[in-house]
Amino acid sequence: MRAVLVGVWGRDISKEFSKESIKELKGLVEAVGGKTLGYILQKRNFPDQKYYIGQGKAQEIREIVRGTKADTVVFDDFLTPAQISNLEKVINAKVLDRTDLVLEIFSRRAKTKEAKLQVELAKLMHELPRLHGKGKALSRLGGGLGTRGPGEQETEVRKRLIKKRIHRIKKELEEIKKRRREQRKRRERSEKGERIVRVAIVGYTNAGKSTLMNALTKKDTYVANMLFATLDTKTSARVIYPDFKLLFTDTVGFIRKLPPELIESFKATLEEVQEADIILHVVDVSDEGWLDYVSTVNEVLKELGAEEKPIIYALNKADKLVETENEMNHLPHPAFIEGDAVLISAEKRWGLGKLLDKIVEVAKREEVYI
Ligand SMILES: Nc1nc2c(ncn2[C@@H]2O[C@H](COP(=O)(O)OP(=O)(O)OP(=O)(O)O)[C@@H](O)[C@H]2O)c(=O)[nH]1
Ligand SMILES: [Mg+2]
Repeated sequence: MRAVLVGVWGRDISKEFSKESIKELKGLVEAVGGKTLGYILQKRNFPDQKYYIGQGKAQEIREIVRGTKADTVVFDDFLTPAQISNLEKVINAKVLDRTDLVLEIFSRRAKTKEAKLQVELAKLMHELPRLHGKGKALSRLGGGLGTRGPGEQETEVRKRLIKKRIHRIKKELEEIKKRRREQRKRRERSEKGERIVRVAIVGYTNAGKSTLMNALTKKDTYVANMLFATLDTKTSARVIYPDFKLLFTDTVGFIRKLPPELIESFKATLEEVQEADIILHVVDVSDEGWLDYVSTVNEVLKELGAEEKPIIYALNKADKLVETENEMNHLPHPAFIEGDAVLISAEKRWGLGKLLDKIVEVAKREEVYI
């Protein structure tokens, strides 16, 4: 994929924010093995119904596509099926939106049966409202583009098949969920005599959640410098004090403008977040946009109904800001973070003792243990 990216700013979105978002979109393009040739930002207070951007701008993009030999134009937002199809006509290249990319990444990364089912469900939910007689919505990244859409009758058949499949997947997921719940109960019951604190590690994608999980529990969860390396939640344990046991869970990363279908699908996986006693929110403080990431993650936590739980911020990758652990310890507490926060470097294993102390302190203070 040779892509040109398009973003919009104006009204509620600052130019800086929009640029940050485009930078991330570039990461998403790379995650599906594509290359970004350049990007275009347009100032617009409201999206155009027909083209999302202005029609003049769309024609300009067509020239850029021709000049750079791009084959794809990626919009940094959700587009309607009509907008996509109108844009493709004007621009004369494949048009994708953020949802298409994220769904594609998820479907490539899903490893376990559950994750695979969840991604399939999200894809089908995404596809269903987009099926029209003349639609060409199927596997938009799969090369089948430009082919003529199915007829009215085929569409109806396809719709019925999708609904049936959705029903089936939901049932299967429900069974997996039930089994997991029972396993969890058994696991927790066997920990008699100790107070257990369930800690869910959450955060923006690539923040270092799995690295921290490994550092804390000496397990080896997959770590990689790419978006959405982890798609399955895994629990691991570590004993801290004789009468305290911390159970850590690694989770799938969050991202801004997460397709709603995915939130829906991954809610089940994120059930561990809903059941956690403490949320450990990992933040990459070496990234300029980290405060925006924090609010994005907190919004998703709200979606999951977990915003009332005690949150501890693990301000990670401090090794990119200072040279030594000692220097890190002399950094001021970031005033804009209200509440419990600890500076760490998961990779260098700095500050992990303090972080564990903090978890126990919060658990005692909030009396959140079983
Ligand atoms: N310099 C530095 N790099 C880190 C640190 N922690 C993690 N990383 C790097 O950040 C990248 C992402 O780490 P992961 O642990 O996979 O991040 P994650 O939050 O689990 O990411 P997803 O599963 O993709 O959401 C990897 O390249 C890590 O090596 C740290 O403390 N310092
Ligand atoms: Mg991970």
